[in-house]
Amino acid sequence: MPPPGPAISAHGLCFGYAGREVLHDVSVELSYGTLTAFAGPNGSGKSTLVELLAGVRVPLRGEVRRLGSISLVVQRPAAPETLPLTVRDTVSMGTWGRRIGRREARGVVAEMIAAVGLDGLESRSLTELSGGQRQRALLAQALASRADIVLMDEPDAGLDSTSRQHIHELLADQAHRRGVAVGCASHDERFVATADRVVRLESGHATTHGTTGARAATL
Ligand SMILES: Nc1ncnc2c1ncn2[C@@H]1O[C@H](COP(=O)(O)OP(=O)(O)OP(=O)(O)O)[C@@H](O)[C@H]1O
Repeated sequence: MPPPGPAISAHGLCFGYAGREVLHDVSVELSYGTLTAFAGPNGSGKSTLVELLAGVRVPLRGEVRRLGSISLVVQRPAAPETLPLTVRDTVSMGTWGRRIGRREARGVVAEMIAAVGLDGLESRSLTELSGGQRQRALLAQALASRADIVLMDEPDAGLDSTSRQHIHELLADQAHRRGVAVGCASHDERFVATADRVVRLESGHATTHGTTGARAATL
C-alpha cells in the first residue's frame, strides 16, 4: 500500500540554467492512484520540472517534499557503451531492491518487458536499441521496481500511435490499479485529455492545474 497523503508536494519552484531563469514559482502536487500529465510547448519547462520533482536537480528557490520511493525515466537515455547490458539485464535490475525470489523476479521481468512491447528483444543489448526502445526498457525497469512514484519525460515520443496508446494505457493502469503516483511529460494532447490531472506549462509558468473530464466522470 502506498503511504497516505500526497506523493509529492512542490511549492514555489524556481530554476535557471546559466543564470537564465526558466521555471518561475511553480507549485504542484502529485497524488497516489493518480496520473498527472505535464503539458506545454517545446521549451516550456516540462523536463526541468520533472527533474526537480525527482530530485536530480535542486531548485534555486522553493521546496519539494517526496513521500515514497521514486523512479525517474529520463528522455533519450544514453546506453552505457562499456557495459553491454541486455534488455533483460536492465529490467532485472529493477527487481534488485525487492524482497522476492528468483522465480518471481523472472516472472515480473517477463511481464514488464511484454507490457512495454519489447518482447522478442530480451537478449538485445541496450546499445542496439532505438532511443524510444531504450526508454521503454528503462520504463519497464522502473515498473519492475514497484516504486511508489514514477516520473517520466515523454516516454511516448517517437512512437507510432498504437504503441503510444499502449504506453498510455499502461501508465493509467499503474496509477489506477496499483495506486502508483504517475507524473508524465507529454506532447500528446490525446494522452493529456485522459490524465486525471494536468499541469500545463507556458514559458516556465504553470498556467493550469486542471482535473480532466475523463477520470472526473468515473470518480
Ligand atoms: N542544460 C540546459 N542548459 C541550458 N538551458 C537549458 C538546458 N536544458 C533546458 N534548457 C532551457 O530551459 C528551458 C526549458 O527546457 P525544458 O527542456 O525543461 O523544456 P521542455 O518543455 O521539456 O521542452 P521539450 O518539449 O522540447 O522537451 C528551455 O528554454 C531550454 O532551452
